[in-house]
Amino acid sequence: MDQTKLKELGLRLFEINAFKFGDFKMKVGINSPVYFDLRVIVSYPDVMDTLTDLLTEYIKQIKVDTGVHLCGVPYTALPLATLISIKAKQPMLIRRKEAKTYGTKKLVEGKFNAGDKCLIIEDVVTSGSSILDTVTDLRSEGLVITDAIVVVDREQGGAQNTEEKGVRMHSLFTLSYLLNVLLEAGRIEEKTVQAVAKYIEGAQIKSDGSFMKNGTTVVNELSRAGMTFEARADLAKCPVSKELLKLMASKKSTLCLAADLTKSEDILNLVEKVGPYICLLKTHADIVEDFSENFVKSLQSLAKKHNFMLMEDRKFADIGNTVALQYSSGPFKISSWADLVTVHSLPGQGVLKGLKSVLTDPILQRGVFLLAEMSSQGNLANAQYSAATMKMATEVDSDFVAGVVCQSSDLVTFPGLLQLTPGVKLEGGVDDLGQNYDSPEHVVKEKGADICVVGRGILTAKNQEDTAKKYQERLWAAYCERVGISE
Ligand SMILES: O=c1ccn([C@@H]2O[C@H](COP(=O)(O)O)[C@@H](O)[C@H]2O)c(=O)[nH]1
Repeated sequence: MDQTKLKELGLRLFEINAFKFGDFKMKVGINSPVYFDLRVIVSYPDVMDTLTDLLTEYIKQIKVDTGVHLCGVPYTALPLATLISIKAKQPMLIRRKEAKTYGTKKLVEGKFNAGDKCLIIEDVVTSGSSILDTVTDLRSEGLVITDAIVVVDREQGGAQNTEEKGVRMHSLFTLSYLLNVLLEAGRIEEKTVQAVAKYIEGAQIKSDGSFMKNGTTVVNELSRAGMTFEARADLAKCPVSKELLKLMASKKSTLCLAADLTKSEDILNLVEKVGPYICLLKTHADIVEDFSENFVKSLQSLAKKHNFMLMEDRKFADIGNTVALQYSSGPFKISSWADLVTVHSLPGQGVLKGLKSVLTDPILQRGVFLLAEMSSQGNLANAQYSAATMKMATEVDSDFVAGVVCQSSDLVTFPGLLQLTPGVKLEGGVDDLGQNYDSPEHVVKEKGADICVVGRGILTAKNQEDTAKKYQERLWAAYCERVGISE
């Protein structure tokens, strides 16, 4: 087996988010720090090609008796079995998930005779129950099953469970092998490997879904809200979120100032005062009456002096071509100075592609925050819209998405993504135009915010500097309490 090719494929699977770290609810009811989603590979013909090449070679190499037929476990392994069948010139069978209720009422499609041997193909194995479901149906038709080829064995008991039912499992990758590949390539840290290993050791599962060891309690140490910013920086895929997470940890600040003032001088004076307490300065360039290149330069030098990042809250929401122009051109030339921008997910993936298309200078590292929810009363972002936004944030262009603007603690599960939450005021409440506010503690501990946006809570304060300091301290204390560290 070509180990270089195997390792390259492992890295590519990580790159396309076919496997990821975070907090994922599993079929057996527990939360896992690692998740494989091989359904995405159908969108990457290069991955499909390499994977089926390697699987075909692996089948030859392990000298398993392949029998007459191949059968993929529905659904993810179906295209894999199809491609292997073509490469290996071995006929295929399809097992239906549900028997047809009309016509032939068949469970297994394809030509076969009772007594024929069939090799099972599966994508990811946890307990092995999906393989065994397929085996039961094939055996009920008289087919003989002794072996299964799988892409990834999560090492949670699948091999033992299938062996007990007379099926030997052969895996191209084990979870440990993949973790090692990522570690060697510097994509993850040793502590991530340890957190996953600890989980796997505790979460050994029988084929009926129960734990092998009685009284098992499984702890997921890679749950976003319980992790420190330093640990999360190791997992971030977007370079800007990596930097921002480190900045927040070193500066002990999760405060974003919404500088919603209309004169550049007022903004600069305010930022000079509150700069030491913020990790991010959020602007609305189109409300600044005297916006100029000099204003941008002054903002940039303040950002350098006080160590914070700049985010233009432009909320891009148009087709790719238009947002590309809005980002790079016009009076604001946002892409030349804003480390981050906000983007509505409404137009679909094209909005990210359009923004990314203007970033020709590799030195300028840029990122976006996607809006999944809003803080205003009666906003139209429902659960389906928010879930689709999260899919957009994590599936493609994940090197460009630094975080998500939202109000709920359960949306952002990937620890490398930041949750930015507006609607924060010391005293909570609602404004005359329907803006909802919660206290700093509530927003961090109940709503799961990493970065909290405060505008008028500071802008209208008598002493803006002291107030910004108060927000920074209360937000930081709430974060420390959330992750269980001392301030
Ligand atoms: O859902 C959202 C998204 C963005 N914002 C922006 O945050 C600030 C909040 O200002 P306050 O004065 O603290 O209300 C403002 O710039 C909004 O454009 C938001 O409020 N809600």
